[in-house]
Amino acid sequence: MSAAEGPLVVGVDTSTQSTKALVVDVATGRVVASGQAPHTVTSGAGRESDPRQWWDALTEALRQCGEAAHEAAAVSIGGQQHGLVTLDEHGEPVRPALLWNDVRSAPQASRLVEELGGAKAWADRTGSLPTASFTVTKWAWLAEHEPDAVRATKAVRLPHDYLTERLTGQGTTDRGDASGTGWWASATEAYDEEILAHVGLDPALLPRVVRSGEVAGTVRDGHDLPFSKGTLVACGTGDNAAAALGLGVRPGTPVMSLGTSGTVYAVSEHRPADPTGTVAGFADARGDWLPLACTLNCTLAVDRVATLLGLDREAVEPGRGVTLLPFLDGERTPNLPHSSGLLHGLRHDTTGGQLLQAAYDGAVYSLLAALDLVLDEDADPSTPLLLIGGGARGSAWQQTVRRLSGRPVQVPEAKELVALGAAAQAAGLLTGEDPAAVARRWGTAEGPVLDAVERDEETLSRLAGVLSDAAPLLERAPGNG
Ligand SMILES: Nc1ncnc2c1ncn2[C@@H]1O[C@H](COP(=O)(O)OP(=O)(O)O)[C@@H](O)[C@H]1O
Ligand SMILES: O=C(CO)[C@@H](O)[C@H](O)COP(=O)(O)O
Repeated sequence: MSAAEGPLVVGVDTSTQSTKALVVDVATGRVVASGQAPHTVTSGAGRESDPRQWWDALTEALRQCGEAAHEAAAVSIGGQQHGLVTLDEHGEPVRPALLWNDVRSAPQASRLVEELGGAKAWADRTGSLPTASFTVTKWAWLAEHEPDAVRATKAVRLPHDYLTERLTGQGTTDRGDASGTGWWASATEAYDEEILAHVGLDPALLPRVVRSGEVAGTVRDGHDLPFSKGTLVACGTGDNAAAALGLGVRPGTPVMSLGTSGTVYAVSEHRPADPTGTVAGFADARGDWLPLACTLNCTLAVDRVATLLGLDREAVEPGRGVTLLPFLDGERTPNLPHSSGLLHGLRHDTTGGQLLQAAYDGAVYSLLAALDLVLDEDADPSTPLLLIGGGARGSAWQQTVRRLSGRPVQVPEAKELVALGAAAQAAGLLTGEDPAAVARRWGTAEGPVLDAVERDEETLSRLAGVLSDAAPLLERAPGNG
């Protein structure tokens, strides 16, 4: 491997299933070294992870990067959004983090919407209608179910904040990830003291929101990571905002990410405020906005269906008539937190491959239903949809998105767009460039374009029909007559 041309930076993606680290050459965008280590997430009623595992995974991922990580001049961390990390006076977790896909706080979400002025008021104020994914609903759930944990909490952080703070010793966050809490007002770009007071959270427990381009801190002494003391640390951001940076997208280009979560989003200069709650009005990591729709059931749900059928994930077969809504974890888009998977249209001649294809269709449908809503009205429909995340590597995912969207689909060759976005943010600290411009200079979005095919309207309307007809079933938990 040839020597780097420019300084090196480290970009990290601490996502739901694993932490990935890249060492990147600032001059060329070449990935000089990489590492990855898994996390565990609880199953059953909730979805929780021990934040200390994220730190251990970061240590391991950086160890795999070898010598190159030692040379990094700056580092930045992107991470799964929304997770509630509660720390005691020593900075130790009071309890495991409640993750974005934990739906136990659905009753608190509905209650908060009602108590604070209704859907439109929330959208106008915070840009979003809080669902069970939002941090504010998790805090309200904790206050109700574990008041001792709330009393012991001396700092509240998001997943990427937790790791950044362990690097720098300072409690910081950024506008992108703050916008997914439900207690950050997008209208004023500040913490919303009324919402915080309503849920009994002291603003002093929250991190400082660092501006884009500002240094969050420097690496402190006394840990086992391969960074030198004084290495610059950027503010980091939520994983979707980081991927938007990593692709260098401009308004009008839609992105679909297929990972543990499915997301569809675009950068916009207009502050979103969707009172239906389909689109979350997130901020991006620069100074624009990131209207986004997110599903809870994506690659893991489809892989689970493949496993149940005893099929490889690519063993799909075309077929009409069978519909599978893969809501194995409940769902967020549409907002059906208590729902479960639903199968309709099964016949004697339905094959396993057709059932598997139906699972892909069901997972992609909800994301595509939100596609036009995240794009500005004047967006050009012939602009390719950028397909990223682990699922984007799979042919069945690519072909399903292509058929159900009717759009050209571009699959960037770069694999870890979240970590690359974090690396671009770290690079921006060194060069003074806009991180999105850094990513464009690196050519991170480049990759083959699959031409548009005719949109499969029949499948789309069948899915819409089943979703609507099955509404009463999907609104309640299985077995809860
Ligand atoms: N070649 C592939 N084809 C289809 N799916 C894949 C492939 N490789 C990985 N995946 C899926 O990608 C998922 C991980 O994606 P990733 O974006 O890394 O997730 P996250 O960031 O949520 O942890 C896994 O659940 C796996 O099902
Ligand atoms: O909740 C959201 C977005 O609002 C999710 O997209 C999380 O940010 C988790 O991301 P992955 O682990 O699937 O990348």
